Parts: sequence; C-alpha cells; structure tokens
Amino acid sequence: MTSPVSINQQTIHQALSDFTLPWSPNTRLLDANIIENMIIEGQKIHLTLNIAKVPEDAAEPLRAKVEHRLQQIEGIVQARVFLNTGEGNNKRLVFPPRQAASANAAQQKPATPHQAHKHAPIKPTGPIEALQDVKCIIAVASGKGGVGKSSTAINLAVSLANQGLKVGLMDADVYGPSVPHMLGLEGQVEVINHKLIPMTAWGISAMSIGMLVPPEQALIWRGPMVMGAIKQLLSDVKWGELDILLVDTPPGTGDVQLTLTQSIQIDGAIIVSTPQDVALLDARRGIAMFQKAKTPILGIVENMAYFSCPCCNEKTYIFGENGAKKEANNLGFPFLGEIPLIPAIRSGADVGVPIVAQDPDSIAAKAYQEISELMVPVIKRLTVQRANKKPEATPE
Ligand SMILES: Nc1ncnc2c1ncn2[C@@H]1O[C@H](COP(=O)(O)OP(=O)(O)OP(=O)(O)O)[C@@H](O)[C@H]1O
Repeated sequence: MTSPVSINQQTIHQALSDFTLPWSPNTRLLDANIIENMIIEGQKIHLTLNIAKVPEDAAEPLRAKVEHRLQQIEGIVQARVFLNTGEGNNKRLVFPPRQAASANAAQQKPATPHQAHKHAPIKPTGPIEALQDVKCIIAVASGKGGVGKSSTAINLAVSLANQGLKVGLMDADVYGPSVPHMLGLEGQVEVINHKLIPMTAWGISAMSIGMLVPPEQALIWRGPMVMGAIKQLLSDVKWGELDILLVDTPPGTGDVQLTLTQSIQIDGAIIVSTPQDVALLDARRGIAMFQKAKTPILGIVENMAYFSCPCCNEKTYIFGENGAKKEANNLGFPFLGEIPLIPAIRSGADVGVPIVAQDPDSIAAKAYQEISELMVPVIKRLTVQRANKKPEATPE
C-alpha cells in the first residue's frame, strides 16, 4: 500500500510559484501578500485570496486558476480557493461555484443505503455491537427547524476534536442531511468488512444518510423507512473508538427521535434554540420528549443570540434578548452559551468549512470553543456513568 503524499505549505508555494496577478502582471502571486487563511488538512487544502483592492470580477479568473492548479497537485483530494473582498471587519468571502449536480441525478431511482453498496454488502449487527467502543453519545436537538442545530453540532464537534477528543458526528437528520455539505464531504463512502466507514473532515469522523442516498430521496422518506435508515446508521457504521459521538437530530419530536431513544442509550441532549418565543416553545416540546425518554438535558445553547455589527461591534438582538438563557434558568437547565449571528457561519457552512476551522479567532469560533470547554468535564462524567451501566437488550 502506498502512503499518501504529504502536502505542506512548501508544496503549495511550489505549485503557485509562476502565478502573477492579472491586474499587475509584473507582481508574482506569492510576493503580493494576498494569500491568507491557508488550511491544509491531510489531502485537503483551503485558502483565501485577499482582493480588497481589486474588483471581484477581475480576481475571479485568478481564483479559478489557482484552485485548478492546486487540484493538480499529486495527492490532493480537495482544493478550494475563496476570495475575500474586504479588509478588517468588512471582510466578505466570495465562494467558488459548487460543482453542478449530475444532470440525470433527479431521474435516478433512489437507492437505499444497502443498494448504494450492493457490490460490497453490509452485514447488519445490533446497535450495541456497532457502538461498543463509543464512550459517550450526546444528541444535539431543537424543537424548530433552521435554528442552527447542525451548525452547532458541527462546530462543537470540531472544537471538541481540537481539544484532543476522538469525535464522531452522526447526521440523523434524514429529511435534510446537511452535515456532508457543511463539512465539505464529497465522494463515495467506503465499505470495509461489510461496514460503512465514516468520512473524515476537520479532525472528526462523520456519517450521514446524505452520503448514502441521492439528495432528493431524503425529502420523501416516511415513517418505517426513516426508522430503517436510522437503525442502519446505528448498526452498520464502523465508528471505532470514540470519546464522543454527537448525533445531529432533525427538528421536532418525530420518528427519528423515537427510534434513537428506543434503540440506543443517549447519555444526554443539548438543546439549540434562538432567543425567539416561538423557537423556545418548540424547544420545550423537544425537552419534554427527551425527558420522557429519560435522556438528561445537558443544557441549552442560544444560537443567533445577537448580530454584531462588523463596523462598530454594536450588538443588535434581532430575535429578542436572552430568551434561551432565561428559559434555561426557568427550567433549571444549564445555559451553555450564546452564539452570535455571523454571516461567516453561514458562508463557511455553504462551502464546507466550519467557522472554528476557518477563523478560530472570530467571536463565533470562540463562543463554540467556550461551549465545548464546558462540555469536556460533562463528557467525562457521562463516560463514567455509561461504563458503569450494564447494556440493556435493544428492541429490533
Ligand atoms: N449563528 C449563525 N449565524 C449565521 N448563520 C447561521 C448561524 N447558525 C446557523 N446559521 C445558518 O442558518 C441556516 C440554518 O442552520 P442549520 O442548518 O445549522 O440549522 P438547523 O437547525 O440544523 O436546520 P434544519 O432544521 O434544516 O436541520 C444555515 O444556512 C446556517 O449556515
């Protein structure tokens, strides 16, 4: 077996050594001091070109050429180049167009996860066997859709991995699996010894139904199929040893939550809510469901807590002030922290680069980091509790 080619900054510089700026042909790209936020992760590379002083249109051909050249480097599996059109607080990232979906994808008959791998059959086991080396399982949930549950799960997962934990992220949002896209994961899932192998990105392992079926199928699943898909995700994935498995659940209190809580021991749930009344109302329903299943509520995260003006840092409480914090206090649950409403969280997710990896010094990344630091001792406590509990038989 050949070992993967090692990619480093020197490799990148070599590849770009003959590039000049289209708007200043005598200036070499490497001398122009416009390359920033270079992130090399294994065989993946992301970087930004700061083009504050030139129009976007003039810079796009350079961006495309640089990205193309990086993709040619031996061993690179993914290269993405972004443009940054501003300076300081006015930064605005411009993202490369994503690859167009296959023209006939919509006409393809949806495949089940088993069909997607029919040449390498998957042998189902029970969830307990598949998850036996997972030390702690935490669900990330919300009552309402679109409040930022997946963004929170992803950024917490990467932050926890940055602190040295072995982290897995299972995207159980079978209706709208956004984790692969938000982590920049593409390509086919590997099957080894009849088990699905999680993909890796930004230091975490991830598995999602979105990696196994065409996107259009996710929207049309109903009851029993959903339960089957969740059970398959629980039984057929080879996570290996994990300190923590975060499970990104769909919004609400439906079949997925029911199947999860009935099939495996979830050690705790983190509830994500915006400060808004209607989101909090739904969050309360989500909390009630976990309580009914005897899953401890570990705390509430307030997402989109405020908008911080990039020019003057003034905070605007778009969805109300401290709603989730007050709710946590009223209900007697820990308040885990607040995440501001920041365009970079959205734009990073759109190109598969979580904000904690893209800009670790940003206020949003620091907010996720603080929450993950709070979680570490909780995870340790839950790990001990889980180890001391005798596994119960799982209803199949
Ligand atoms: N703090 C934030 N600041 C800016 N954008 C955010 C923030 N949190 C989430 N978003 C964006 O809001 C959208 C919804 O977020 P996300 O998909 O994480 O929510 P969700 O609750 O998981 O949604 P769904 O119910 O569809 O599963 C995404 O485009 C995401 O990038």
